Amino acid sequence: MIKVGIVGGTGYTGVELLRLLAQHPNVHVETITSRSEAGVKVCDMYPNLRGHYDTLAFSEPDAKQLGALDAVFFATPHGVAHALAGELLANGTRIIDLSADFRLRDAKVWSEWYGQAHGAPELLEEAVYGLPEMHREKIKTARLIAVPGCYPTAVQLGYLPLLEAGLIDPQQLIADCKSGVTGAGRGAKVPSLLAEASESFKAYGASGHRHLPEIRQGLNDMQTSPVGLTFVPHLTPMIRGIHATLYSQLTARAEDLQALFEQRYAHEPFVDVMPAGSHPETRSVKGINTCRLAVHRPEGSNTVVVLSVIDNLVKGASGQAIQNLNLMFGFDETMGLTAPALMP
Ligand SMILES: NC(=O)C1=CN([C@@H]2O[C@H](COP(=O)(O)OP(=O)(O)OC[C@H]3O[C@@H](n4cnc5c(N)ncnc54)[C@H](OP(=O)(O)O)[C@@H]3O)[C@@H](O)[C@H]2O)C=CC1
Ligand SMILES: CC(=O)N[C@@H](CCC(=O)OP(=O)(O)O)C(=O)O
Repeated sequence: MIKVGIVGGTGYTGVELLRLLAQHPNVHVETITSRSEAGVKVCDMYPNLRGHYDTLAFSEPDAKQLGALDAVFFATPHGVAHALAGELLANGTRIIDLSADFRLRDAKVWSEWYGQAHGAPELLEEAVYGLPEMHREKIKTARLIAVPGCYPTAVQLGYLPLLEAGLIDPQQLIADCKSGVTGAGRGAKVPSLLAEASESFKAYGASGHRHLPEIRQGLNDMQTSPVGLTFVPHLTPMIRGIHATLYSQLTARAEDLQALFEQRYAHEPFVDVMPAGSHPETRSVKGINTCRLAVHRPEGSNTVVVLSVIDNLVKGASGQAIQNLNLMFGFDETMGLTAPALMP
């Protein structure tokens, strides 16, 4: 049994970590922090957790207390993990950061997109990008994991087989993505209000979203020439879920793309390649750590269309964080992550 802490436990990814870890046989949540709710029991704030965490209460973040744990998840806004990571690592505590603090390898690029100086550039070299389908071996021995963003997870898993096989033009990639409103976090914001977000649909960040450099970095790692990517996110009136429609142009002779995807992901516990002709739905991954993919070759064109769906709070954040923890501590990779999706 390992002891873990969660910094930033009142947000949606924090409570999702608690929900999933409640079923994990090898993990005990020792500490959960919130500055605004310190002293409040987690099950009083989140009644879905009653019967699972009846005594655990939020506490102020305390580096000394966190440094006594085996691992700490950061489910905090960008910049918070920068401040605490060095001290925790020095105490031997392993870190799984759900924010973007260590996702970009270049501190200068990070500052440009996140509008602040990078707070721990000295740790970037050892940080491992926590996409197991790409970096499983490095994750096993990592001390510091940067859990990929939600859109980047859906997009990278969809393009991975095609780019690795060198079948598409890396300069002509278009990722048209939709997210549910929990992607914007639990903090009160006007665009997340029911009257603003429901019965409406809009794009945002079309001329540059902070996930663009992260996705570009990941796709560049899959092959040798620099990618040209257009990424347009949209806010859609659902609570959870990401749907990515990924366009690319075939450069090689037509292959059996269905077989390519099935072979690439044959041994991946959390990637499900759907039968030919499928159109995966976001509700089919609600609450689970699976990315469901379908690959299409539309009639009469050279275009490949990949459809990729995840739950932004699970494979897009907290579930993927636990998948990383399982790999880091030598547990079965699927531990705590095997329940089927909710339906409907
Ligand atoms: N929502 C999603 O779908 C996804 C989110 N992420 C990322 O995960 C992280 C958390 O997201 P989400 O759960 O939505 O966030 P929220 O904004 O909903 O929650 C943030 C949490 O962090 C705590 N916090 C805020 N500031 C500080 C601080 N300075 N020091 C310590 N704790 C702090 C808050 O508690 P308090 O202020 O009381 O201390 C709160 O518990 C973000 O970086 C987000 O970008 C990643 C992928 C998907
Ligand atoms: C719908 C919505 O607002 N989504 C968020 C992205 C999700 C997120 O939390 O970003 P990270 O993965 O980088 O942590 C946004 O577009 O800013």
